[in-house]
Amino acid sequence: MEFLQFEYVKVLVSVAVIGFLWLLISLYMKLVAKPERIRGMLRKQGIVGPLPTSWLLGNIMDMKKAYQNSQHQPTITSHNVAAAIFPYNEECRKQYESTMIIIKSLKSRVEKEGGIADIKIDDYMRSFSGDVISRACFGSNYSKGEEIFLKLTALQELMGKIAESLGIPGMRSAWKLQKEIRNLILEVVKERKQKAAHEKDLLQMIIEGAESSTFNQEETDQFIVDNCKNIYVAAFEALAISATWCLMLLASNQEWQDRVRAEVVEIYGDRTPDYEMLKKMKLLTMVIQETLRLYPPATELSRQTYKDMKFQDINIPKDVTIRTMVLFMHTNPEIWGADAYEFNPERFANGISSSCKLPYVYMPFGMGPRVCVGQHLAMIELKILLSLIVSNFSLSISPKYVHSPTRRLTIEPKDGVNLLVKKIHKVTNSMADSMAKRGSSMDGEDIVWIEF
Ligand code: HEM
Repeated sequence: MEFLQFEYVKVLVSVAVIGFLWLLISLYMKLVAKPERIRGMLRKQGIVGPLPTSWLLGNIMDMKKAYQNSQHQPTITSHNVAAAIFPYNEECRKQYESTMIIIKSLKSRVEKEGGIADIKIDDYMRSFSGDVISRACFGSNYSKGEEIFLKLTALQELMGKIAESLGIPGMRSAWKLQKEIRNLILEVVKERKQKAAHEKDLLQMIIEGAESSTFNQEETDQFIVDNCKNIYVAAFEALAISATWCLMLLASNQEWQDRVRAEVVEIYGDRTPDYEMLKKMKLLTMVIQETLRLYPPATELSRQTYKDMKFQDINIPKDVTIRTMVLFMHTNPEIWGADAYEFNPERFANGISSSCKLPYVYMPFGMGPRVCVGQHLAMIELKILLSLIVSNFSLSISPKYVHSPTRRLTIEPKDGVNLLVKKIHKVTNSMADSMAKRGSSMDGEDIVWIEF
């Protein structure tokens, strides 16, 4: 009997130990291993997210704290309910917005340097534009997209150097880079084809375009690689350079900087920008249009005749390249008036059609069947980026800046654009209004700032 009892207890203890171990393993699998596996999968696709602050509770306590803080608003200042109810998610959402990454990184740099920093802004603009187009082009695979864009930037720089020195020395590295870029692009394509083709990004459209053609495998690969590279030049470089020139012009024209800032404060208030708000940005649109007039990234557009052609009275034989000199047309005083070389966004106050004698010569995005397919995306990107920058910082030209536009793939500042970037303080809409009316340069403390 005693023996049976002992055996009974032994079985019970064994079951309890096994049960306890099973519980521990299940908890470990559920709370640690599985979330880590999921995080790993997402991380591989470039989705990093906030780091968990507790191994057991993840970010739950942070979420709770953010929620409690958001509940202590003394008065109704806004109807942004989503942000009040899900403050933590709102924070995360903002982190993922390419623009906010740039704003935060500029802010921390400015703070680190005591409130004003001398910053070469080109790389910030490239990083923004690369991030946006990587997402648009490569969808969930955008981290690989960024790798491709970085290699393409290196290739572009190398080709520039080779062209300058007319030499062979860099050719081997250029060839190696070309090969690496091709392999990276084709690797992404292979991964995409293995998965269900549910993505609706630019890469998917290019793949579908290639597959619906009569190309053989080699031609299909070449078509995809060439188009991805084309998007790099068209979307990545052109956008970054346009943003850089816009900021340079705003920094050297304080009056326009003030006016644009006042417009942003009036339209955004304390809300997150949306499409409707962006459409109302009249002054900012005029500034962008004027920047693209003076510094069109594509300074010339070329077409090649593929057969003998007649253009009005002129016979043009096959294989002739016709170059349309955009920059000359954009700055011809006979077309634009005596202030053709000056920065005067006011000329676009009544739209492009009233901006000059021959408005159809204004073609920063090209014209006709090959017009830029990304022009609306580009305008939206520029508006979001510039509006958030001018509403967070005051900009002026750094003594380091040397004005030396140069021709590479686009029209670029030879040694980049250095700006003095200063954090600005919060003021109300009415103060912004009066400052805009005053049209004065804003210095020191009396500057507009809206917090996003
Ligand atoms: C401010 C920024 C931009 C400027 C100034 C610009 C300008 C241009 C110009 C001048 C062309 C050539 C048109 C022609 O040959 O007639 C072009 C083509 C193109 N752009 Fe843009 N672009 C910009 C941004 C973008 C963006 C963000 C995208 C993203 C999708 C994009 C995609 C393209 C593509 C795919 C083409 C080739 C179209 C074709 O050959 O049919 N561009 N762009």
